[in-house]
Amino acid sequence: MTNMLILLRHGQSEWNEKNLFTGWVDVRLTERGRSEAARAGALLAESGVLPDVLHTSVLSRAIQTAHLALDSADRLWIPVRRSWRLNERHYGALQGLDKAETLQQYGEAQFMEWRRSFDTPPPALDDASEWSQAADPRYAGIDGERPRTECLKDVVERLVPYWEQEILPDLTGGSTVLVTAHGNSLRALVKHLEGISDADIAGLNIPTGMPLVYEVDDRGTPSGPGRYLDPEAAAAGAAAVAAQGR
Ligand SMILES: O=C(O)[C@H](O)COP(=O)(O)O
Repeated sequence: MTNMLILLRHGQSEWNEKNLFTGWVDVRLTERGRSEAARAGALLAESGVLPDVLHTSVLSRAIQTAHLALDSADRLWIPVRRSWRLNERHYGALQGLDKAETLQQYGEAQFMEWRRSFDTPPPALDDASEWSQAADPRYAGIDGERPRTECLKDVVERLVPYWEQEILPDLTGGSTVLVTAHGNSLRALVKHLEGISDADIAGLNIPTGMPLVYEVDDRGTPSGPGRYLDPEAAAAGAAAVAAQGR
């Protein structure tokens, strides 16, 4: 049996607009982000890919995106699961920094190593920083696992168990699953789904607000690469993400 999986990065956030490293900082959508999310839902409705269950991160921008998309698709009523395991990569001490200034200060090689290498995390964020989540009640139950920085490898390691234990059973149970998450948590999931190498994943950028659809078999293997419902807009959006900081 084939099962439908939809991956959706949140719409433009306030810090995407300001060009700041965000990670686990809980910023909201901009007006443009809200319309991207609503359009994503309209695309789902037009294509007849209607979610039966939603999995989101615990960050507001992904939750807002899901709500707006499901509203346009008239599916606000579906069951919802939320997990920190779908959160954006924790960007460590880069959280709150301007991407262009960081590029200028540290140079292209270091900037890209932090943004796109598979296994080099940025320096850890101090718990006393204003951008730390140390006192955030939503992470109270995961203290041993709450990161202070993460590379993409760390994200794969915390996300794949959630994929296997929580998302896959919904899919194989016959539900069309919508996952609303983030640029790097979705890069981690796409890497796992498509078997992309540690080196090649550096070249993959996920645009904001663009539904990416997979047909997945009962073992969780996709029938082919993901398909954007609006490929042209998705390519332009991915190019804009790749160019951030420049
Ligand atoms: O956390 C962030 O800053 C963005 O959501 C993703 O940023 P990146 O494309 O620079 O990794």
